[in-house]
Amino acid sequence: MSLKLKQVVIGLDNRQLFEPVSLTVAAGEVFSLMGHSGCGKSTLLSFIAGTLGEQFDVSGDVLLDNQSLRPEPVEKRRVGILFQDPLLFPHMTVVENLMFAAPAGSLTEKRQQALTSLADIGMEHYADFYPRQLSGGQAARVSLMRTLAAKPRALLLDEPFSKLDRETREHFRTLVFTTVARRNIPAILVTHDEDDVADKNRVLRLTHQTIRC
Ligand SMILES: Nc1ncnc2c1ncn2[C@@H]1O[C@H](COP(=O)(O)OP(=O)(O)OP(=O)(O)O)[C@@H](O)[C@H]1O
Repeated sequence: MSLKLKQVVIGLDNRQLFEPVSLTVAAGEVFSLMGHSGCGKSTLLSFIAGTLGEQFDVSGDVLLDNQSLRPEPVEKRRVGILFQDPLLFPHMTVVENLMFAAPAGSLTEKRQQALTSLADIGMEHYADFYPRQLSGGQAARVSLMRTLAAKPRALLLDEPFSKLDRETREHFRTLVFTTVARRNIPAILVTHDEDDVADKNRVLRLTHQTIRC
């Protein structure tokens, strides 16, 4: 399973955000996307996920396993996203959050899968905690597991490490990178920090494009 962008151009208010982007991310790889604020990194991830607003003009294509995602609605793309802030429902316990994200199975199966994934991250004793009772690093780990519970075919990481302190950040980064490799799915990481880059040879620096479309 590889993720490909082919000559992607995104325009807003008659201005092109960045130079055309073409890249291929292999299964199990974390490809990094950098560039200064406002150059369109999050917008590019929204395009891949299928959540881009109608105010943007787009050309080019995004392919997963050589099939275009553009005709597919968000829910059919099965592209997972992690943001700076963990996305957990505050009124649900940790285990309920994970069960809610699972696409299929009986309640017993979903609960068992959720507990197994909590054990994978050393958090089996936190199943009945609420998100507000977790530390930042714990919430980040549960959020990763929640995203993975939906069995995504690709993962988009929009600065998921930026709000964590240094030690937690390194720990969580390692967890994300090993998880992507183990699940063998392609991942794109948006970051402002060179330390987050998984492979220094696999980075694209988006450059501002001031040309009028
Ligand atoms: N929903 C929106 N409606 C209109 N304009 C938007 C919207 N989202 C983003 N933009 C604009 O699109 C451009 C790219 O924004 P984007 O958030 O993708 O940049 P970024 O590179 O991710 O920035 P940062 O590093 O600060 O997160 C900016 O000019 C921004 O103002």
